[in-house]
Amino acid sequence: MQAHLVTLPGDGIGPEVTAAAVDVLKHVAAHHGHDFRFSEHAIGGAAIDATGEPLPDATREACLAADAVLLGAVGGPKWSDPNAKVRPEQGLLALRAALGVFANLRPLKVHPRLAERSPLKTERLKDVDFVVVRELTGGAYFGAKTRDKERATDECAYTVAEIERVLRRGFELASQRGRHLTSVDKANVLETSRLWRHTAEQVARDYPEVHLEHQLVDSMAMLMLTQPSRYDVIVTENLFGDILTDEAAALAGSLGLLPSASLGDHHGGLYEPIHGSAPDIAGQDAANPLGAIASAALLLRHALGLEAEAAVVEAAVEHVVEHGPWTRDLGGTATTSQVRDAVIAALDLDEDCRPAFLAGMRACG
Ligand SMILES: NC(=O)C1=CN([C@@H]2O[C@H](COP(=O)(O)OP(=O)(O)OC[C@H]3O[C@@H](n4cnc5c(N)ncnc54)[C@H](O)[C@@H]3O)[C@@H](O)[C@H]2O)C=CC1
Ligand SMILES: CC(C)CC(=O)C(=O)O
Ligand SMILES: [Mg+2]
Repeated sequence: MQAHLVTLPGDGIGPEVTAAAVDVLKHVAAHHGHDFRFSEHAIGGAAIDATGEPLPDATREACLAADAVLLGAVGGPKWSDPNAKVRPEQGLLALRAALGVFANLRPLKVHPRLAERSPLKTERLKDVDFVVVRELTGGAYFGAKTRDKERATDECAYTVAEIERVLRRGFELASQRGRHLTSVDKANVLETSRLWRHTAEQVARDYPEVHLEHQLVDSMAMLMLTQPSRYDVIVTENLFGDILTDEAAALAGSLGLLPSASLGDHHGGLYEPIHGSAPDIAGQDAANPLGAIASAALLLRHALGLEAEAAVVEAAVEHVVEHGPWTRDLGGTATTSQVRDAVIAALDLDEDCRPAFLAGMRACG
């Protein structure tokens, strides 16, 4: 298969983890007879430094024309002055809007080796296997903003159409998985959440096989840690999904492990680890690349339809989680490059040599 993939390394550890994921994709392409063409473009702080814009036109156009986009992360202290006119994060938000990727899938499974080490002993973490579907192009991140010396506002607005399309993604996923959908809102306080809840009830009529439950976001923040194996598909708005998934990363063992796929109706999608640019460890070859590599696996599956290749990459990631080497965030001493090399070595192992962990994994989108 031929594919044109745009890479957006971004800032901080973004270039380090993206390079590792690209090396894995090149290895997959070479071994499976695919012709992947990569082109790298600037976004975020790096793009501000180079052009003054966080999403230069050339980057937007290249992403729109690509079969899929692989992103590292944007942002950092250099560009975080509260009075700055342009910010790296604006570039990422504008890209998500331009690509129309309204559904951000963030799958989470807890590897037994990491469950053993977890301080969260309240439940059998090894049974945890859920996907958060986060609305990605609406809500407070995209509403009108104002600020003067005394007052600031961020409008949070949702239309029924925006809510419905992301809920449908959630219901469809739930009907392929455990047939349980948790819609998270703050309907006791927010009008947007009341509209969200009403819309969920309407959409649920088309998916009678899926059990719908509603959960308020504040109690959900607690339940996700105390009863995580109850959940199958969780659908929520942009801000709540951003916060809940970083919290969920504590279940998995590190923020550096979690991948994401941002999908819409008209583009192959945007693939990125859920973490940020981690300025505290940038430039040290210390970042965990597994979330970025697992995002590349989601790209193979969702953008290119290469299910077997995606499964091989996911199995290689699981092999490395099982046997090491581990980066510092998991309690190890390995570098980013050593973990990348271990994943590439595991790609070539016989299936029999890989852990059985993935065999029982439910579809993740
Ligand atoms: N998608 C994106 O581009 C995102 C960008 N950001 C930006 O990143 C910058 C830093 O934000 P933070 O709040 O510090 O969040 P962060 O996710 O960058 O880091 C939080 C903590 O997790 C650690 N961490 C994150 N990824 C890791 C990895 N792959 N391996 C090992 N450790 C890892 C970091 O070292 C840090 O201690 C900010 O400018 C923020 O706006 C934050 C989240 C998402
Ligand atoms: C615009 C991003 C920095 C928001 C974020 O934290 C994320 O998408 O995970
Ligand atoms: Mg986030």
